[in-house]
Amino acid sequence: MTDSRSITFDGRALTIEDVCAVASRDARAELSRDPTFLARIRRGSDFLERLLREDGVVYGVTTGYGDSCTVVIPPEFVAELPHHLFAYHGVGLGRMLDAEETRAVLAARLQSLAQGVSGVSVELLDQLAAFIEHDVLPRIPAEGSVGASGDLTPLSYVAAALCGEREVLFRGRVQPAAEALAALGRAPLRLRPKEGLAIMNGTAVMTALACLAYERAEYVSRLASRITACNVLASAGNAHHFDEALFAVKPHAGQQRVAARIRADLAIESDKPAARNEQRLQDRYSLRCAPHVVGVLEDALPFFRQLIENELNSANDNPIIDGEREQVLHGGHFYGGHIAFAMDSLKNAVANVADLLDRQLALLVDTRYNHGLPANLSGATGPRAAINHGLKALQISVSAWTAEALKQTMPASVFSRSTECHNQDKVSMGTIAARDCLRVLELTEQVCAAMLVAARQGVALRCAQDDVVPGAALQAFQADLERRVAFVAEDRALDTDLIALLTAIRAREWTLHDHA
Ligand SMILES: N[C@@H](Cc1ccc(O)cc1)C(=O)O
Repeated sequence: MTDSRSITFDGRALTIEDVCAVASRDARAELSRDPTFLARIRRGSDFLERLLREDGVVYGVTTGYGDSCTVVIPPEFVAELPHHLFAYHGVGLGRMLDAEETRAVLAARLQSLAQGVSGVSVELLDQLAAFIEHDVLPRIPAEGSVGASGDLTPLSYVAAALCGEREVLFRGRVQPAAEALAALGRAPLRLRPKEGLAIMNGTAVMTALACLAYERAEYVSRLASRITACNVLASAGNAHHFDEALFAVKPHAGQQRVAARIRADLAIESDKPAARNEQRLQDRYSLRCAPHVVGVLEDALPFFRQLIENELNSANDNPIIDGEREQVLHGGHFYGGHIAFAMDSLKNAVANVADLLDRQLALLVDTRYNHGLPANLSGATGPRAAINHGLKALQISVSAWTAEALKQTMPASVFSRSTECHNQDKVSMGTIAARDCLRVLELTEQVCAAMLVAARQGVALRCAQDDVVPGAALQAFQADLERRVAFVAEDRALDTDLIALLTAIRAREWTLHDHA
């Protein structure tokens, strides 16, 4: 833990940043001990128990699951049923979620159950909270959820681990969940009648991944604005494409914000008329329309935040157990359509930013478009220039990463298909969309890392060549980049630099613009 921030799970709304802080262990998670909160949780599970004693029919409690809801479960088997739910859903494949993702999943599930309408016991919430507190991380395979009976299959690994089954990552070692629980002196959970469904029949995996994706996308948006400013400077572009008066007449707030960031970086003062570059009236679109491309992402983010946080702060399982009004409400709140849409759209907006940057780099390395900089931004001079190829391969790699990012933008949600004997005849595919989105972000961050190498090189070359003095923000940024990456005077492998920059991007090491 890097600070002592603590996030309380008491049914009140959490933010994306709260989930991300728990995921990165920058904050600890605490289950509220407030008596009103605990009483509310107990009312739900007490009501459910009373209902069972009085012989009520509750889906998934006294019936089989899904399409099998017409199967009546004899009372002597009711207690075993939830364990069957996670047992037969142990069919996940693909990569394992990483530690950060897994913590985010646990937090998202705890937050949903803490709404107090899932009919679970305080003991279950305690066990989940203990997993977060002690960093007991169920091994969760990423694939196998259609995202509309919730994330049944991946969440079965959470349910199983809480009960001391399957595997967890604990204290740096993959081990049986039972061993980790024993080490902590905690008993495995014995699920009560509705608790299997409560853990598994919800959207926690896609919502968790969406929170992580959102935070990364927000940073990419700021970084892309900064990189654009560097490229305008390096290619002696026309800084007045970002003029305040120009953007005042197109009132997309996010687009205006991006233009303002680029303007600030280029130290353009609105009251001063264009002083530079009248010889070239208009730059190519990848520079001139950068606010219009990054602005789409910037303008869409608040909407995505709303969708993601509403899902995060929702009861998203089935059935809903209203202990106050003593009602069982059968519905479909496990349907992750909002997250699916947010992630399908976010990956599109982010991939467009990768594409924009790829085009900027294509201009910057090309002597036909870079206004006097050396070919491939090579720093070699004299006869040795002949054998030096500078950033040629880096630019090719950016093309490859961009193409791969763009390829991932096919919406997942449109691939809904009827499954589970047509009970689930329309599904969200939100988890696939969220995984795609994370992959697009990974590739776009790689593009950004490469762009930083190019910016560092391009700005240095321009400043040396034309006696340009960057404004304060870019000067400081350039100085920082120069400390991280040596000038490419002779050809060399750049992979180590790229990895270091990628790590810095993921850690959001640069405070960019109006970012807190
Ligand atoms: N999500 C389904 C329940 C379900 C659970 C497990 C399954 O294997 C299938 C369906 C419902 O509430 O209707």
